[in-house]
This record gives sequence, structure tokens and C-alpha cells, in this order.
Amino acid sequence: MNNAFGVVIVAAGKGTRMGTAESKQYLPLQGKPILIHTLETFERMTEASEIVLVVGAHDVERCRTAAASGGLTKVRVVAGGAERQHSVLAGLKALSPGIEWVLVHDGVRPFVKPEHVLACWQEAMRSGAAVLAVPVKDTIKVVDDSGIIRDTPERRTLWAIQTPQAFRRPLLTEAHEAALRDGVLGTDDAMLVERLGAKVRVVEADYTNIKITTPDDLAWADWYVTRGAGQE
Ligand SMILES: Nc1ccn([C@@H]2O[C@H](COP(=O)(O)OP(=O)(O)OP(=O)(O)O)[C@@H](O)[C@H]2O)c(=O)n1
Ligand SMILES: C[C@](O)(CO)[C@H](O)COP(=O)(O)O
Repeated sequence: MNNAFGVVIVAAGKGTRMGTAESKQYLPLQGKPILIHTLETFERMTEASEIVLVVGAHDVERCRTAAASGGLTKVRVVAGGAERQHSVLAGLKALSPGIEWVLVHDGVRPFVKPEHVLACWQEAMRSGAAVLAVPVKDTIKVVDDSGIIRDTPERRTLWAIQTPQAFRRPLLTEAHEAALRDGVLGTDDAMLVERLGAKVRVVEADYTNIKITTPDDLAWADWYVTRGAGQE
């Protein structure tokens, strides 16, 4: 089916780096949990035919209730795993059999723009796999354990990778099952697909599609939504 995609939103993390008692995906942003902002973006997109929301096992019931009361009719909620990768695989398994294209997105990236989601999916349909990304602005160094710089990679080759990450569904499932079998843990989905030798293309997005990770990200997110920029 080339006129629609399925979405896996991963939100089963503990938010250790945020350091709050409540996991960061449930913290309020302009009166609404961060995760609800993210879900609403995909719920509104006609091209997104279903959304599998992956949360911690103890959060499944409250998220089902929140999705139903918030009118999120495309959302189905399942339990995730210990690592992000395990949560993605749980989400993939829960997608309907007919879904051919899948977009994996972090629940804590609430500012992704629909036009970038579509651009990512369209590039994946052209080439098989695509991820949103932005060119790195700083000079990046490789530093060893004693704090000595060992290398300065050429900056024009460096991109900061975001989500969504879009794949033909069987390719992503194969990549995740192979990683599980081989005991490999990746920090994103593209890494696992790259391991199979498949090409993944980057699609340039914008710097506002941040992953809310630490308290300074939350302060920026509050400022961004307050000035209305998250809603355009
Ligand atoms: N076992 C896990 C770990 C992470 N995630 C999700 O993956 C996304 C990106 O992960 P990250 O920002 O690292 O979230 P946490 O793991 O919650 O944060 P931390 O590493 O600080 O604990 C988040 O939406 C998070 O909820 C998940 O679904 N399942
Ligand atoms: C998938 C990701 O958001 C791409 O930037 C990122 O790699 C997740 O990493 P984390 O270790 O879960 O923060």
C-alpha cells in the first residue's frame, strides 16, 4: 500500500537524563503531555493509517485511556522493552499485516513538522530507507578515554540524526531480528539496517525537531511552544 504508512511511536523510556520522577514523555508542555503533542501530529496526517504507541508495561492502561479521551482514534497502545530497540521491535510486531511502510518516531520529539515526515516517507519509497537529519554545526572531535583528541572528522560528512526514520517494513523487521539474534544494540534504527548492507538516505529537516532529553531541552521546548512556533 503506497498511499499510507504505519507509525511506531516509542515512549517506553525512563528519562534518566531528565532526572524527573515522572518520565519525560508525560511532562506537560503548554498544559499537555509532550507525548500527546507528538501523537496529535501523526493523528492529523491522513497518510498515517495507524499508530502503534509503545510505552512501559505499567503505563499501558493510562495511555489507552488518554488516547481514547483525547480522540486519538488511530492509536493502539502496547508494552515496550528494556532498550529503545526492543520497544521498536514490539511496535513493529503490533502493526497490522497489510502495512508496507513504517515510520519510527521518538515520543519525545514533539516538534517534527508534517512536511518533513512526508519528505522522509517519500524518500524511503524512492530508495527503501530514509531518516531525517540536520548538518552538524560544531566541529566534532573523536576523544580518547584520557581526554586526548584523536581525530577531527571532516564536518561536511557529519549529520545529526533525528526521527522519524522510514523503512519498507520487511527490511526493518529483518534488521531488528538480526540485531537481536547477534546481540547488537544500536542507538537508532538506521544503524541496524546499515548492518544488513542496505542504503539509508538522509533527508534534511530542521534544528527544531529536538529530542527532549535533558532539563535544558525542556526549557527550550517551553519557550518554543509559548511563542507559538511549535504550532505552525
Ligand atoms: N526502553 C526504551 C528506551 C527508550 N524508549 C524511547 O525512545 C525514545 C528516545 O530515547 P531517549 O531520549 O534516550 O529516552 P529515555 O531512554 O527515556 O532517556 P534516558 O536515556 O535519559 O533514560 C524516547 O521516546 C523513549 O521513551 C523506549 O521506547 N523504550
Ligand atoms: C533515534 C535517535 O533519536 C536518533 O537521534 C537517537 O539515536 C536516540 O538515542 P538515545 O540513546 O535513545 O537518546
